[in-house]
Amino acid sequence: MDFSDLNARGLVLVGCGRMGGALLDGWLKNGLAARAVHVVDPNPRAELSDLGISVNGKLPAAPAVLVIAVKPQMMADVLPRLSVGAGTLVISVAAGVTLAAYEAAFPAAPIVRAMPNTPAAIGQGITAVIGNARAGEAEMALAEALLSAVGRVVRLEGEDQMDAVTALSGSGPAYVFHMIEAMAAAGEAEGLSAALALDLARATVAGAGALAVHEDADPARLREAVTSPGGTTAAGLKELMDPKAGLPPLMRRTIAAAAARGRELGK
Ligand SMILES: NC(=O)C1=CN([C@@H]2O[C@H](COP(=O)(O)OP(=O)(O)OC[C@H]3O[C@@H](n4cnc5c(N)ncnc54)[C@H](OP(=O)(O)O)[C@@H]3O)[C@@H](O)[C@H]2O)C=CC1
Ligand SMILES: O=C(O)[C@@H]1CCC=N1
Repeated sequence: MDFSDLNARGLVLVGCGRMGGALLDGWLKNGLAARAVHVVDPNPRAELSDLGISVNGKLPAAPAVLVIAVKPQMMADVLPRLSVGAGTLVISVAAGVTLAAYEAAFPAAPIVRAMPNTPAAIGQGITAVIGNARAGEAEMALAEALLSAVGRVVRLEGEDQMDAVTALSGSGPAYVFHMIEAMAAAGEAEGLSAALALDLARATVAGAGALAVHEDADPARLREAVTSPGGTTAAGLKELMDPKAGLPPLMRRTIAAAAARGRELGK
């Protein structure tokens, strides 16, 4: 992406923790100038100032972009302290908090709600975006270009999809990391050392994920290609795919609980 307008007018990042920090790392790697970045965070990473980023300093009156990456619970404290006009694109990555809440704080501004995920830290995130009425094609394109620096971007049809997206792809990396933990623990229970079990589980999830993207095939077909009739995989999948006690109902409950929490955070 061409960062020249951002480098001239500035980007303000409020909240530079795990998600804000991952996004910032991606943007800096892709051409955002450190001198154009203004971070607001009570406990900023030490290296931000060393890079030449302004930390908790005076903010530009009309930055090109204001990115909000604080926890939803902090929003009531944070939003009243910020002020931008029609010329600044506001992008928030917070779960749950609605466009209407940002519109109350920034009535003139174009606003985009975005839901990234932490693989953004290595350029492999996926981010869903939805804009308010003031976010026209130019602002949506700017948000998409910025977020494309850290992975793929999909545009949603309506804000009502955002809690489900958050529950699936925003929180999803944690489910996959837990699957690695659970596979490793099960391998250990079958007699493998902890180190070997973790190595095998991690490489298997990474390889299967890469194959799923590379082949772009129906994942059911990839599963079937592993499953020899009467073999070991079929025996394992009989447990995992059990419609009552297996992964499908468990994943249904998992994503429903996360989406319900998103809806609560938005109230
Ligand atoms: N982590 C994830 O995988 C994802 C997170 N998100 C969203 O990103 C947002 C941030 O989450 P995450 O990065 O995980 O959380 P973190 O706690 O890692 O980051 C939030 C940062 O905001 C700082 N902060 C606290 N109060 C203020 C304030 N008043 N002004 C400025 N900064 C402040 C925190 O500092 P301190 O730690 O000192 O309180 C922290 O550095 C959330 O809204 C979450 O919903 C979205 C997608 C994925
Ligand atoms: O757990 C959370 O609330 C945030 C949103 C998606 C991922 N982390």
